[in-house]
Amino acid sequence: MSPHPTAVEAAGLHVTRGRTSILRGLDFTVEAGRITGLLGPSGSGKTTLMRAIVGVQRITQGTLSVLGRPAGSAPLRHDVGYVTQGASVYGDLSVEANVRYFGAMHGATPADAAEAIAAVGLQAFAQQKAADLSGGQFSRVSLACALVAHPTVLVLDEPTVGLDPVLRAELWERFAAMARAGTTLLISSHVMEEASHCSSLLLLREGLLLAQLSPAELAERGGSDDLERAFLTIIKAADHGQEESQVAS
Ligand SMILES: Nc1ncnc2c1ncn2[C@@H]1O[C@H](COP(=O)(O)OP(=O)(O)OP(=O)(O)O)[C@@H](O)[C@H]1O
Repeated sequence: MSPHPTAVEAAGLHVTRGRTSILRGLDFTVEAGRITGLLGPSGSGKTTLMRAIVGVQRITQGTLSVLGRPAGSAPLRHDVGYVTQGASVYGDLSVEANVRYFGAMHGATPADAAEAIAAVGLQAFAQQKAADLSGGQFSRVSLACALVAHPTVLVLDEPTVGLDPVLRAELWERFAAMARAGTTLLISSHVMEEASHCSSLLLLREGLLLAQLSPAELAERGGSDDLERAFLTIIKAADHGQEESQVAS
């Protein structure tokens, strides 16, 4: 059993960027050793929430803890991995050199680097300069750089964007295997069919948590097995509710 049944816990979490309130009082928990999906329309605050969890976004109010410590605290540095949309990979270095470089910061061995490269299916490209890879291959280098550190909590911002369906399926299999081995994964996605791979879903809308539920509960609440349709139904119902409360006030 995992020593941390709850990997991430937010209570009354507010984040303001500039003068804008981006996250407006979130309460949720992320279970350890599971895949949690972070879903919401563009601009709803998914990236901001992920940044707060990995500790690069200041919290305005409330609490946010990761593995029982305040998000961003020093002891978490080796425990939390983050793969951003803008890959932080050196284009002039080979795939292997990139992954070894990131690995070295976390005490990983060359064998760990080889394993991470294999995990993202880039063995054949290990000696190739990252700049010479295709877009999908390049983004997988970034993922390998996160995997090589064997993080306890792995936060992935749309990791499957630009990947073909075969690779996408392979990556989800890999994520599921990691979760079975105890890693906690928090994954944002725009592709609703991917939500079915998650144990739990956080639905964000305009900086508020609309719901935390399982894919089966999403289908039930949204009245459709098509998760995209179910999600849209819930979003529309929330919009409608907001309009009604504005009329009432
Ligand atoms: N540095 C910033 N200063 C002020 N507002 C910002 C800043 N960065 C982002 N925002 C705003 O915060 C809101 C949430 O942005 P965020 O990137 O978290 O959304 P998202 O759900 O990840 O969107 P997407 O799916 O398009 O990536 C948006 O309205 C965005 O314009």
